[in-house]
This record gives sequence, C-alpha cells and structure tokens, in this order.
Amino acid sequence: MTHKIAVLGTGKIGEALLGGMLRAGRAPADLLATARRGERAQALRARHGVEVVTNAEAAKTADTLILAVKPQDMAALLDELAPHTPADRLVISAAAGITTGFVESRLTAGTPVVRVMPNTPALVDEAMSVISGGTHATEEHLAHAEEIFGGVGKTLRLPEAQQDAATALSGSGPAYFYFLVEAMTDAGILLGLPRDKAHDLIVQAAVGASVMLRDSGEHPVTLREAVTSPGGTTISAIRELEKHGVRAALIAALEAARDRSRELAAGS
Ligand SMILES: NC(=O)C1=CN([C@@H]2O[C@H](COP(=O)(O)OP(=O)(O)OC[C@H]3O[C@@H](n4cnc5c(N)ncnc54)[C@H](O)[C@@H]3O)[C@@H](O)[C@H]2O)C=CC1
Ligand SMILES: O=C(O)[C@@H]1CCC=N1
Repeated sequence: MTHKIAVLGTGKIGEALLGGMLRAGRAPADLLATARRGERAQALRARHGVEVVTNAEAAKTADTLILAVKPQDMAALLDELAPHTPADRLVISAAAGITTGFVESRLTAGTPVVRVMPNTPALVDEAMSVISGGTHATEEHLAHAEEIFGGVGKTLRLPEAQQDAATALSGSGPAYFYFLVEAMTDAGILLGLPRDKAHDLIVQAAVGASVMLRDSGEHPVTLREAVTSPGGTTISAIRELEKHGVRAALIAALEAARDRSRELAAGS
C-alpha cells in the first residue's frame, strides 16, 4: 500500500510543500490537499493534479497529515479532525508557535506529532526546515518528516524548546533578506540608477554573497573583510550601518519574532 500524505490548509506554505513533494517524485494520487474555499480547491486541482478533499476525508484516508493553517486556526482544525483521526496517523504541524503538546492534547491519546518550521524557499528546493518530535514521535516518524521536507531543501533536528528561535531565524528569515534588497534598491534609486538595474545589481550581489557564505567555508567576517579595502568605499558604508545601529536592530527584530512565536503558542 502506498503512503498517502495530505496537506491540510493549502495556502502559501502548504502549496509550496505540495509542489515540492510532486517535484521530488511523489505521484499526485499519493497526495491530498484541503482548502477552505471552492475556488482555491479548483486552482489547486488545476495546478497540481491532486485531489482536494474535506479535512475529515483527509484524516481518514492519508497516513501523514501536514497541518499548514495559521496558528490562530489550529485549534478549530484539530477539533474538526479529532473524531476522524486514528492514533496511527503521523501529524506534522508547520504552524509557528504551536507546540506538539497543543496538538497532542486535542487528538486521540498516543498520536505521533512532529513540529516542523519550514520556509518559503521550499518553492525552489532551498528551504530550511527545523524538525522536533513530540511525546509519541519515534525515530521512524522523524525520519519520515525529514524525507518529506528534505525533498524541498535542508533539514535540521532541534529540541522543541528552540523552535521559537528557529522560527525567528529561518522561518521568517527570507523576509529579512527581501526587506534588505528592497531598501538597497531604494538606495540605488537615490544614487540615480534605474529601478530595474538597481534591483538586478543588488539581487546578484545577494546571490553571489549567499553562495560564498554557503560554499566557501569562510566565516562571514572574513568574507566581509575581503570586500573592505583600506580607505575604500565599503568601510564608509559599514560605518553608517554601525552608526545607525543596524546590528542591534537585527538582534532586536529577531528577538521580537521569537517572542511573537511564543505568543502564538498562547493563542493570541
Ligand atoms: N509563509 C511562511 O513563510 C511560513 C508559514 N508557516 C506557517 O504555515 C502556516 C500557514 O501560513 P501561510 O501559508 O503563510 O498562510 P496562508 O494564509 O497562505 O495559508 C493558510 C491556509 O489555510 C487555509 N485554512 C484555514 N483554515 C482551514 C481549515 N479549517 N481547513 C482547510 N483550510 C484552512 C486558509 O484558507 C489558507 O489558504 C502558519 O501556521 C505559519 O505559521 C511556516 C513556515 C513559513
Ligand atoms: O510570519 C509568520 O508568522 C510565518 C511563520 C514563519 C514565517 N512566516
């Protein structure tokens, strides 16, 4: 019997995962999706060729349920699923803040739950997915989650106590880089460059820097020092970044994201 995987709540991250599982070679017939609105269900069928069913149907039919609704919608979804979800289902939650304990407490006792924090580069198979097991998750369940999320990028196991921090770093992380690109493109406009050219210059600088960060084996400080010529342009820019407290701003920003993840766990 083939192993069926259902994505429940197929929004931005759910659809990214669905597409990734298809690219990784899973047959559309081995996947299910659920959606709240009819037009969304139709769009998912048309784009991915998967069956879109009710949450109850997904819980009855699939062996693995990936829950990708907003944290604020999780309690309602779990209440809907509980009567239809046998305890042998592997339940994977991708929601920020939501603990495995929260999910376990609303499902049949003994249900294995894995918490995963992916990110949107799953769309291009460059995701970072941080994985933690709940009370009843075995090595086999964790390996299965790694196999699913490994199809769209890298995976890393961390203790669940570090998931809120991981959410601040890698879950939200891509947004910080988009924000920086946006801001630096504005700087290009100020310096008189056309917007499209400024965008291309900054994006390629970001891609080049990212590949070097990943592949060179060098520390970021070493890489930055290699760009920073004595008496040159880069150090003039770095002085302004330090003067404006950009390092402190980033530390405070990620701390705020971590705190928000904790608040979401509390249901606010
Ligand atoms: N967007 C991101 O970069 C990341 C998001 N996440 C997590 O993924 C979850 C979803 O986030 P997004 O995809 O950004 O939000 P989204 O709003 O795009 O997707 C949520 C989807 O769930 C659907 N939904 C809500 N209740 C439902 C129900 N009872 N049955 C079926 N469908 C239902 C909504 O209609 C929507 O399409 C959140 O918990 C978030 O914390 C995790 C990592 C990264
Ligand atoms: O902003 C959010 O809450 C979600 C979780 C991580 C990335 N996006």
